[in-house]
Amino acid sequence: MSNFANFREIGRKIVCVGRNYKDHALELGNPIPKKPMIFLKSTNSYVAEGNPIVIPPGCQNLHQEVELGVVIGKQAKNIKKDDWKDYVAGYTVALDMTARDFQDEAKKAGAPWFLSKSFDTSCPVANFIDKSKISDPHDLELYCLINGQEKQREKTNSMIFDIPTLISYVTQFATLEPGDLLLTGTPAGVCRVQSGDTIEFGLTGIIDSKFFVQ
Ligand SMILES: CC(=O)CC(=O)C(=O)O
Ligand SMILES: [Mg+2]
Repeated sequence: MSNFANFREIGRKIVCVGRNYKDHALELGNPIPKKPMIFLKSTNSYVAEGNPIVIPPGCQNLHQEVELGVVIGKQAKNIKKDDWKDYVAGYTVALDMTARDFQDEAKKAGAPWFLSKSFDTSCPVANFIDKSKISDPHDLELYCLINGQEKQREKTNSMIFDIPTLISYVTQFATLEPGDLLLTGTPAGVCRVQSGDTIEFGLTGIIDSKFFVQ
């Protein structure tokens, strides 16, 4: 398995889970899902620390969504829940940046979320953390501050669908490849970010990351 020292190896494809924290589903007036809700961000959405987040043209309501990322280490197809750990190389933390106004418009029209979720720089990703450094990924704390003000803080054990369920579910439909990033959904506290804002986020006591909105 690669150690993914080079960030470009991560995020080969970015598979995202939506509405995986009850309080976040409720804060946006969305139903609690009965099965995982999956969408994709393209590779061009990936951005590493030191590079800005660029607001897509016409967007008036860009939101941050801090999420635990699972980095896949081995090709995975039809994986049984009990075997999930064999397919994980490690973890990271990322922002699923969302043009909420574009998404609201798409939801009303029954149209795809591509422009709201997959514009360039819509996936700021922190460094890779080898799985040996994290004994239980369901016992981590996500946090996110905007301009020093806390907006999101939640334990990963609040996920509706845990990581074994997500890997097992997704790989029934689509093969996961080494370097693919599985974003596991955001907790409550998403809000509008604007040009000039600083977004600090991470996993408490494990990793911190900082990005600027251009
Ligand atoms: C409503 C959303 O944008 C779903 C999503 O991405 C999430 O993390 O939840
Ligand atoms: Mg999200």
